[in-house]
Amino acid sequence: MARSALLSRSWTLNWRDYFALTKPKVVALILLTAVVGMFLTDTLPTPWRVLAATLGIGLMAGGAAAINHVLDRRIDIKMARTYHRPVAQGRVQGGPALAFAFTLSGAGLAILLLWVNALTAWLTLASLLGYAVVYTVWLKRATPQNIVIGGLAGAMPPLLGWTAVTGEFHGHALLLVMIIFAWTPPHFWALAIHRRDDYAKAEIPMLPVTHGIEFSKTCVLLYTLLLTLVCLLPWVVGMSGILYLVGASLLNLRFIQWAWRLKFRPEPQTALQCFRFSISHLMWLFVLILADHWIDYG
Ligand code: HEM
Ligand SMILES: CC(C)=CCC/C(C)=C/CC/C(C)=C/COP(=O)(O)OP(=O)(O)O
Repeated sequence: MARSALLSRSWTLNWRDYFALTKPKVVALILLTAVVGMFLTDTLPTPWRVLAATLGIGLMAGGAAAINHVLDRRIDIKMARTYHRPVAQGRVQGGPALAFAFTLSGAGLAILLLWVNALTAWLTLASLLGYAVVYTVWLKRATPQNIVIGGLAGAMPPLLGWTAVTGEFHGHALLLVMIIFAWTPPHFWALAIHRRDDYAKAEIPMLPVTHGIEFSKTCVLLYTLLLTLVCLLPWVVGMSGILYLVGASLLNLRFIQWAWRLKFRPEPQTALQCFRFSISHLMWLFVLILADHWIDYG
């Protein structure tokens, strides 16, 4: 009895560890942006296509995150924020973690190839390799522009959603990619400012380590201004209407306010609050662009 209780407890713990490898909250937001991409096209997707594409992209994004856990285990153990991670701690060994990652990624690729389309499958694989290999293995350790360049992989999901439904590229989908691309630097650098000493200890050349906190705060502020301009484009090209314009502008004003506060009136928690706001910002922005699209068609 005691042994079976112990076994079931260790399985529960292990299950949680494997789930954590997929960075579920990040993948959840990635999937939201992908699903919005699916519904912004002129074609109403079938429920089956939405399900298959979401599952395929989600499995591959989760697989990419698990590969990142394995490749970064020596960095993760040095940083307070990531110290507790399953592979860094040895609760999940590298081999099984990689097997898990390849199983998820392989299943995701197969689903996209079989039930969605080849364009989406290969673009998703390119995003996976962009994050798990190009960013994690090379850029992250090589240059303070790591997350700017690597951010392209994380910015792809709305395009993946779009191609999943239409099978082709469209300028509107590329605008959505540009929004996430411009959002990533303030999203990440706000956190990196808060965790600067962690990154310095792990010898990762993040911007606040290589160029200092003040310069990084200026970059956060400038990128929020750039993001504001990029967010206007869907309205400028007639893709979105007034609801989007007003809502996006309010969200961006709030983001600029956080970035301004971070630069000119910082308190100990301002960088972390700015980072947290970035996540709500992107989530509401995509909800808004979808709501605006539906109202337009209503
Ligand atoms: C290269 C691009 C990116 C970098 C370097 C980056 C970096 C980070 C880091 C370091 C964290 C903290 C994770 C933790 O505390 O465990 C984080 C959290 C988060 N990121 Fe990003 N991110 C990127 C792109 C994205 C994208 C594209 C999305 C979604 C569309 C996203 C959504 C999130 C969310 C939802 C969280 C909160 C996770 C949680 O609370 O557990 N990130 N990001
Ligand atoms: C297939 C597909 C759409 C792939 C998407 C790729 C993906 C999961 C992007 C998320 C980006 C992310 C969480 C970066 C964290 O940086 P980090 O790894 O340096 O952060 P850490 O220190 O928290 O590990």
